[in-house]
Amino acid sequence: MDEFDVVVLGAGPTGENLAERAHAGGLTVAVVESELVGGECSYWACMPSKALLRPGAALADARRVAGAREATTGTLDAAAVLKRRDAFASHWKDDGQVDWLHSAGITLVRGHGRLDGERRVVVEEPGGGRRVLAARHAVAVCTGTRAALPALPGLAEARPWTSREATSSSTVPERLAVVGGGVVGVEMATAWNALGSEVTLVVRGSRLLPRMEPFAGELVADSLRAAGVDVRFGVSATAVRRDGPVVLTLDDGRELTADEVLFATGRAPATSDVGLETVGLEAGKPIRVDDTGLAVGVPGGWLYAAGDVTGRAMMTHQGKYQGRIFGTVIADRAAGRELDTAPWGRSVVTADERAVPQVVFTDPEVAAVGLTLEQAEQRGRRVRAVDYDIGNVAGAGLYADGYQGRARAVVDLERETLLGVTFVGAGVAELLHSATIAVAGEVPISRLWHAVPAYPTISEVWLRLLETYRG
Ligand SMILES: Cc1cc2nc3c(=O)[nH]c(=O)nc-3n(C[C@H](O)[C@H](O)[C@H](O)COP(=O)(O)OP(=O)(O)OC[C@H]3O[C@@H](n4cnc5c(N)ncnc54)[C@H](O)[C@@H]3O)c2cc1C
Ligand SMILES: NC(=O)c1ccc[n+]([C@@H]2O[C@H](COP(=O)([O-])OP(=O)(O)OC[C@H]3O[C@@H](n4cnc5c(N)ncnc54)[C@H](O)[C@@H]3O)[C@@H](O)[C@H]2O)c1
Repeated sequence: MDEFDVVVLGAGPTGENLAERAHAGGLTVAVVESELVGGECSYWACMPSKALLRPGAALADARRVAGAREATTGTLDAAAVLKRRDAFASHWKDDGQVDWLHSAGITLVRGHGRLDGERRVVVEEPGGGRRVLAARHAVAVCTGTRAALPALPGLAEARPWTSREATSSSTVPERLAVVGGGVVGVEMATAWNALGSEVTLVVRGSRLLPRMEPFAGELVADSLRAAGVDVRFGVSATAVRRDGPVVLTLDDGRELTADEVLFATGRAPATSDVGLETVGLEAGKPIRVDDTGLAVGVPGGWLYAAGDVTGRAMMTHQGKYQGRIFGTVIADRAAGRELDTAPWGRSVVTADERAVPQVVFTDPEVAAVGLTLEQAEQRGRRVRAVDYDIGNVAGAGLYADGYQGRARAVVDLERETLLGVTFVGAGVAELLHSATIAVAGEVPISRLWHAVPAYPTISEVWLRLLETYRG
C-alpha cells in the first residue's frame, strides 16, 4: 500500500488545480487518471470545440466589415480547421500535461480509481494490476461528467455522436442533426454549420440556452437561422434508427434523416463506478459539497469533491476555482491553520453562488455572469433590469457594420450593485471579465460611474447602461 497526504481521483482541470494547490501547501499528492491527463476539457470539450468555432467567427467578423468583406471570397478550409483543432487537442496525447504534473511534484497513477472505504482508494491499473493508495488527510473526487443520453428506442444501435465525437470528428458530415438547445447543442450547430454541414437543431423546449436571459437564445436562434440552420422548437425525438444515414422519428409526426446525429442532452456525473457506496453515498449522483469542498453526508472530514462532479457550475474555470480553494483548504486543515470561511473568504467558493461567468462561443457570442432577471426575482431580490442595444455604441459600429447585440444589467435596488450582467454580440467575450469584477466585487453603481470606458470601444456599453439606469 502506498501512502500520500492527498489522493485525487481524476486529472481534469479541476483535479490538476486541486493537486497543485495541496502540493504547494506542503502535502504529498497522488492523482489517479483513467484516460488522459487534462480531462474532458483539453481533448473533447473546451479546447477542440473552441478551435472548431474560432475560424468561423473570424470569417464572420471579416464579412461584417465593408472593405474586408470583399477580401473574403471563399468558405472555411475544413481540412485546415480540423488540422488546427487536432493541434489544440494535443493530438489526444497527454505528454505535455504529464510533464507539468511531474514538474509540479505530483505523482501520477494511471488507472481507474475507486474509493474503498475511509481514506482508501483502489486503482485498477491498465496492465491489470491493482494498487492501493491510502490518504493521510484527504481524498478528492474530481471525476467530472459523461454525456447523458435519453433512453430512446434504437439510440445505442444508431451510434449517435456525443460531445466527444462532435469535438473530435475528422470528417464533416453532409447532414448533421443536433438534439438539445443547451450550450453544447448551439455551439456545435454553429461550428459544423460553418464547416459546411447542413444542420438541423431539434429543441424540445421553446427557446435556446434556457438558463440564460431570454434575448440571448433569441438572438442566437435568429442568427443560426440566417446562417442556414433549420432550428425547430417544441419537437422531441421519440426513436432513432440507422439505415446508413440516421433517421430520427419526431413527435410532430415527421422523420429527420441525417448522416450523423449529435445528442447534446446534458451531462451525468461520473460517479457510477467510483466506490461511493463504500462511504455511504449513492452511486451515479453528483457529490454535494459544502463551500469548503467537504462532501455532505460523509463523516470524518476527509472526503472532498470538486468540479463538474459536484453539479455546481459545470465549467472549467469554475472547477479550477474550486480546485484552487479546496486544495488550499486541505493543506490548511492538515497544517492546523485557521480557515477563513466568511463570504468571499480565502477558504470558500462564494463565487459559485454569486458570480459564475460563462461565454457561449456562438455567433453572436453570449457572455454572462451572475443572476438573470428571472433568477434574481425567484430569489426574492428587489431588482431592475437595465437594457441597452449594443449596436448604438460607437465602438460596436466600428467593429461590425450593422452590429447586432444587446446588453442587460440586473441591478440590486437595495444595495445599488449589480447581481448579473449579460452581453450578446460579436466580440463581447472579452468584455465579460469587467462584469465579473463588478459583480464579484459588489462595486457600487456610484463607483462604476467613475470607471470610464475607453473610446471608441464596445466597452462603452457600460456607460450607456449606467446612463440608462440613472435616467
Ligand atoms: C463540448 C463541450 C464544450 C465545453 N466548453 C467549455 C468551455 O468553452 N468553457 C468552459 O469553461 N467549460 C466548457 N465545457 C465544460 C468543461 O469541459 C467542464 O466543466 C470541465 O471539463 C470540468 O472539469 P473537471 O476536471 O471537473 O472534469 P473532467 O474534465 O471531466 O475531468 C475528469 C477526469 O477524471 C477522470 N476520471 C473519471 N473517473 C475516473 C476514475 N474512476 N478514476 C480515475 N480517473 C477518472 C476522467 O478520465 C477525466 O480525465 C465544455 C463541455 C463540453 C462537453
Ligand atoms: N462555452 C461553455 O462554457 C460551455 C460549452 C459547452 C458546454 N458547457 C457546459 O457543459 C455542460 C453540458 O452542456 P449541455 O449542452 O450538454 O447541457 P445543458 O444542460 O446545457 O443542455 C442540454 C439541453 O438538452 C435538453 N434535453 C435534455 N434531455 C433531452 C431530451 N431527451 N430530448 C431533447 N432535449 C433534451 C435540455 O432541455 C437542455 O436544454 C453545461 O453545464 C455547460 O455549461 C459549457
